[in-house]
Amino acid sequence: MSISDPDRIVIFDTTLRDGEQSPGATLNVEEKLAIAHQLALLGVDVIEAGFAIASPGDFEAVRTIAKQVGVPGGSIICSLARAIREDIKAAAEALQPAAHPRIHVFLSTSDIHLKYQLKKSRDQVLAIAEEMVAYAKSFVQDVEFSPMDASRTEPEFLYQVLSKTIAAGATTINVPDTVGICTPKEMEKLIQGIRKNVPNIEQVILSVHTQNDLGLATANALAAIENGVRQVECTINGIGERAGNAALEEIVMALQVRKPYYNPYLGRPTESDVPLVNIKTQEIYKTSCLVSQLTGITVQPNKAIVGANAFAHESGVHQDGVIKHRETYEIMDAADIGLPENRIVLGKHSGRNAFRSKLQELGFDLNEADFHKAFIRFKEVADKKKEMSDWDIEAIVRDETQIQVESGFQLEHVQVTCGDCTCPTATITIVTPSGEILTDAAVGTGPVDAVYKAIARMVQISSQLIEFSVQSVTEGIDALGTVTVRLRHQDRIFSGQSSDTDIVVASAYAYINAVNRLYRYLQSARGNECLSSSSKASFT
Ligand SMILES: CC(=O)SCCNC(=O)CCNC(=O)[C@H](O)C(C)(C)COP(=O)(O)OP(=O)(O)OC[C@H]1O[C@@H](n2cnc3c(N)ncnc32)[C@H](O)[C@@H]1OP(=O)(O)O
Ligand SMILES: CC(C)C(=O)C(=O)O
Ligand SMILES: [Mg+2]
Repeated sequence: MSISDPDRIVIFDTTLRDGEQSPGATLNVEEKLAIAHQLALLGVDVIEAGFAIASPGDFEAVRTIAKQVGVPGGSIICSLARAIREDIKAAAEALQPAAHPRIHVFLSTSDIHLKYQLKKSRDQVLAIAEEMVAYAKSFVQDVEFSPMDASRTEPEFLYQVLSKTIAAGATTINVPDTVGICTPKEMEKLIQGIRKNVPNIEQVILSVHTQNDLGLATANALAAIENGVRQVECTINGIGERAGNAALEEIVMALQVRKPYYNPYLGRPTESDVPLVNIKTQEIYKTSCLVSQLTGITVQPNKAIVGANAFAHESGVHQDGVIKHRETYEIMDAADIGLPENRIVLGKHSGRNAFRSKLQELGFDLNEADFHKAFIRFKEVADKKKEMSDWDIEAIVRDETQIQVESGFQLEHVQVTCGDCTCPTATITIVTPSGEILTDAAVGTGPVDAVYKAIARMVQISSQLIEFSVQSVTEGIDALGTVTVRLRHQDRIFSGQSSDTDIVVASAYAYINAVNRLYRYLQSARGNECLSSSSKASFT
């Protein structure tokens, strides 16, 4: 498809120009070149590589991209220029190596800009616009003109400027909603007004450039398409001046997902299969990551299409639906934007079906009783943790399905006080094998030591703590910690393990597990009577 084909939408990417105007996003020549190569792979029609007059670095970036990315048959390479001869000359020079160069001349047309910024009359602006478009045309065939702040420009004056700049040689007329003030209905009116009142408008490609100050940039770009616009200006991840620009990925995926809806606006039958854009959507995610990494502007998790949560499902009802049939809650396939797969995020809102499916994926084959125990525990832990990783799940399953001592001590409550100006104290309640409820408190060198002293005093089984270790099995501050305890009794070793987000609690359970193994051994070795008379607590 050629760019002059009115049957499709031209994607003009301005990540390297308007996108770079995001505070703090400055890119060097190598970084811009890397992004430009990726944009070419993505298949954008026009790469606005920079603003050549802005700095020697930007001049160099435009020139390098023109040379290395602007190959015959490849993307058009564009530079921005004010309606000033020096700007246009610099743009032309920088673009000189490009096979398909475009100069993008802009000049404000709204009264507020004319009065306060340019300090020029409408007649002066009209004359400058015409003259500078003609000047740009003396360097390149492909000239784009933007009446800056078009959406706040008096319509009759806007029509006049556009008519004159087309006559002067502009090949694309871009209508900027520079301050992002338009609503989609107003955008519709603006475009319809231009198409009706600019007599030569059909000679050029009509374009929009929508800023996102009210969060309406994508909606406005799509409204413009519905009204005959055939080029949209956008950026990867929606970055750009102030609140940014329309996001390329949102426009492209809206056109793809809602193709039957948009087809008639491009004069095609609803069911037409011909692509509406030239974009290889499978490159979207990779491009988004590269831009985020090089500009340092992170993508918000709930960002449409490329946010970390865009293909993640957290709640049980949704997870159940997606597991049964993906399209119950997904309007596009993660693979379409280059993501390997969607994500089922296990958390407090997950249900049994999602949990079972995760266990199968992790290779666990639990019987119903173990599954039930593991699920109950999963919910308890999920209440404390934001997200449950595979490691969390594995730790829970190991913990809940380990061979439990049937008769033994049960831990009821663990409470500790500690800090830099208090003596670490633990208050513990346990239930003994005979059903007696005991509570005791102890102080120790730290909270775990205090917990172990209190438990040892109540269980009254002599043993020596020979190993205590804590391992963070998952990542992050809310990670699950697994505590392993080994106790020596005479010449035998008894171990216990437990995992929890609270390592003091995990320590208490791990200790009780080890004690119960020892208790069961003593029970079978000596019989119950012998056990109760001979055991005496000793804790090291
Ligand atoms: C909506 C947009 O995104 S527009 C693009 C904005 N992008 C940028 O500005 C990024 C790069 N900019 C720059 O590096 C600098 O601003 C430069 C090199 C372009 C100009 O720098 P300076 O010459 O120091 O001018 P400065 O930025 O202070 O002021 C802008 C001048 O350009 C004039 N101007 C603004 N837009 C235009 C235009 N489209 N055509 C002609 N003149 C313009 C202003 O009236 C002002 O002129 P004045 O100095 O006579 O008052
Ligand atoms: C240069 C123009 C197109 C621009 O970025 C704007 O008006 O927002
Ligand atoms: Mg802009």
